[in-house]
Amino acid sequence: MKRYLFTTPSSVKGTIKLPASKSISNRVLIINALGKGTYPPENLSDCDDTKVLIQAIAQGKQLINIMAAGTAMRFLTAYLSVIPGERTITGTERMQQRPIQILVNALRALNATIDYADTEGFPPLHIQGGVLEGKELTLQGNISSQYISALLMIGPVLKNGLTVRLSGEIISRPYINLTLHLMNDFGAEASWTAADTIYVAPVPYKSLQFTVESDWSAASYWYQLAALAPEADLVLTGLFHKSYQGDSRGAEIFSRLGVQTEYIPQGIRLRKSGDLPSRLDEDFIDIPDLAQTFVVTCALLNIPFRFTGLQSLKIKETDRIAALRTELKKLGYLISEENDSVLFWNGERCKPQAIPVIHTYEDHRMAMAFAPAALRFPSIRIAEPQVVTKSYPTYWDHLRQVGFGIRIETEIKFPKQTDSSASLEN
Ligand SMILES: O=C(O)C1=C[C@@H](OP(=O)(O)O)[C@@H](O)[C@H](O)C1
Ligand SMILES: C=C(OP(=O)(O)O)C(=O)O
Repeated sequence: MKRYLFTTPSSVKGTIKLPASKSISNRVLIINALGKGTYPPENLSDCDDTKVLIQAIAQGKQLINIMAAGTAMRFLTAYLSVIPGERTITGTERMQQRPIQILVNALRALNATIDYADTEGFPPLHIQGGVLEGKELTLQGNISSQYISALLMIGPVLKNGLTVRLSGEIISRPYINLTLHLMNDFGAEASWTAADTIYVAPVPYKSLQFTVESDWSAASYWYQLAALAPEADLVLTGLFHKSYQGDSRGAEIFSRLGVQTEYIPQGIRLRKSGDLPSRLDEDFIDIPDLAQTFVVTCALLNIPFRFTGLQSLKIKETDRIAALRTELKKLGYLISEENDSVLFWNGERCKPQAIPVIHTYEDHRMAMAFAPAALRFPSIRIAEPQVVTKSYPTYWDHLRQVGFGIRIETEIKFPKQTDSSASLEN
């Protein structure tokens, strides 16, 4: 097992060229492919989840391995249903445990031919693509918005357009709105017609020169570093105030945790204000990808919290609710869970481990949300740090850039907590 340990700077300063938004990259790729766009999108993310989608679309192979990319899996399932040809799409072991039945049922209701290759309700899928006509559909909005975005994006190529009615609570709504914004930018006509209903007209996509903005979810780890470091002055490039990305709301929440955002021509500048609240209560139903950032930040700042709207966390890269509780316990924080959808902490502590090894569970956000903890826990190790390539391949390089030293440690056989061989990487 590979793991990283760190030396940390007393002040986090520098200009960081964030990765491009993976959510925007993956939508623009699908829209462009459906619209037979003449301009290649610019500044696409170079993360794994975007690379696999680029390959899948460009290579048109019969067997597609989408690895761990949830959006790519869901978006391609809808896309391949309207592209002639027979294909099988699979992914990592975890991907084969992430549900897809709601999307498959909706596509089948549009007459798509999709079969489960292994377990009913889960990838891998056999898809026979063809011409679909489109009609009115009802599907659950409370499991993953990615099913809805996937369907919406094929709406413009369906002969009769598409009406999607959502039942139950609508989770991750900003991601649905991101899809609609981008579709409309590319010439489609798609909008909410009621609080629970979206209509997509059978109006084709147009080609558009498009540059992908930076990733607000990735920005959250820099806010976290600013919040935890004694001093900070960071410029994050390529972010805008009026972003389509729902995770831009992180800026406002961090302003309550003592990190202020200034919008400047090249992006944003983060500085510390020093004021901290006595507790933080927040609903994450719209911003699930920021949950790990705020859970770790609040615990380490000793700010009790109650975070609701976390019901989608169990079916992401790992069960993030369980992973957060297990790993924060190693640092001495006892986080509680309620109804699979709430995490709260009233300050309960236990003895921290002397050498906490944080497991990342093939989840990039576990690695990125726990690495800043090195500022408060110098002995912390992050296991399998390469997981960050899912969304932010240069994360570790960027930490080095602001003064973190990173050593690689390779665990030897039958280790005790202290048995390790360390080599200096930087
Ligand atoms: O559409 C998207 O780009 C995403 C939607 C969200 O998923 P859910 O809708 O499953 O919550 C989010 O967690 C994921 O990282 C990206
Ligand atoms: C949940 C995520 O990704 P996906 O669902 O696309 O695998 C994420 O990036 O946090």
